[in-house]
Amino acid sequence: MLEACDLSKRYGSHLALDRLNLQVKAGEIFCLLGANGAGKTTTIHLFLNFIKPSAGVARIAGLDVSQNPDQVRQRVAYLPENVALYPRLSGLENLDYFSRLSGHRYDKTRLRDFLCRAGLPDEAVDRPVAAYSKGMRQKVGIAMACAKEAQVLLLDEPTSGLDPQAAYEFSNLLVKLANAGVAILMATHDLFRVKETGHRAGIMKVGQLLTVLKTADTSAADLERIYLDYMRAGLRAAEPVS
Ligand SMILES: Nc1ncnc2c1ncn2[C@@H]1O[C@H](COP(=O)(O)OP(=O)(O)OP(=O)(O)O)[C@@H](O)[C@H]1O
Repeated sequence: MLEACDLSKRYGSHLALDRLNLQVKAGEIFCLLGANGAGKTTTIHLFLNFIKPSAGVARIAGLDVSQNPDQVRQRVAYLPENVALYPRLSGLENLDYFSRLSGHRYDKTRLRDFLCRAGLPDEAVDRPVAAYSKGMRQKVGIAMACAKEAQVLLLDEPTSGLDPQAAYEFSNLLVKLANAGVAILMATHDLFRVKETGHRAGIMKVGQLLTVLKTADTSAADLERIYLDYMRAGLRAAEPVS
C-alpha cells in the first residue's frame, strides 16, 4: 500500500533521508522512531508530496506520489501534531467542510456519527473547535480520515502533548482503522504507545533506517533498550536486530 524505494532527500550538502526502503501493508501500523532530526517528518512529507525526493521513489497504492499527486491525495489522510481546523466552526462544520473538499457529502446524522465513533463527546460536536482540547481536535482529525475513506493514514507525532487517557483512546482509534484495512505510518517518540499499537517499529538515525522490529516479538523494556543502544552507538556500529 505504501512503499519507499531508495528514497532520499538532500538539503544542500545535508542528507536528511538516506536511501529509505520501507513497505507498509494495508491493515498495518508502522511506527517511525528516532531522535530529533532523524528524518521522520521528511519521510512523511515525501509521501505527502509536500517535498520532492532527491533520489528514489515514494509510492502509495502503487502510484509514484510525485507523478500522480491528485490520485494519491484522494487516498491519503494526514494528521500532523496539531490538526488545523477552523476555530469558529464546530467540529461537525469542520468535518462537513473538509469532507466536501475531498469530494464527499454527508448528511448531519452521518457527520455526527463519524465524530462520535472517533470518540468526540456528543455535547462537543456542535461547539466551536476553538474551545476543544488537543485530544478532541485529534479526534476530529481521525473523523476526517474516516469520512475521507482514506486507504493510507500518515501521522506526525499525533499523541505528543496528549494526556495518557487521550493517547490511549487515540491509539485505540488507530487500531480500529488498521483493522478496517488502513495502512498507517506514524512518526512518534512514544515508545510505550509504539509497543501497544504498532505492528512494526523502525528506528531512524541521521536519515537512515537502522533497524525494523516486530513489536509482538519485543517487550516494551527491550524496545527502549534497543532504541537507546542505537542512539548511543555510532551510526554504523549498531547491529541490525531483525
Ligand atoms: N527545509 C529544510 N531545509 C534544510 N534542512 C531541513 C529542512 N527540513 C528538514 N531539514 C533537516 O533534515 C533533517 C531531518 O529533519 P526531520 O524534520 O525530518 O527530522 P525528524 O526526525 O522529523 O525530527 P523531529 O523528531 O524533531 O520532528 C534535520 O537535520 C533537519 O534539520
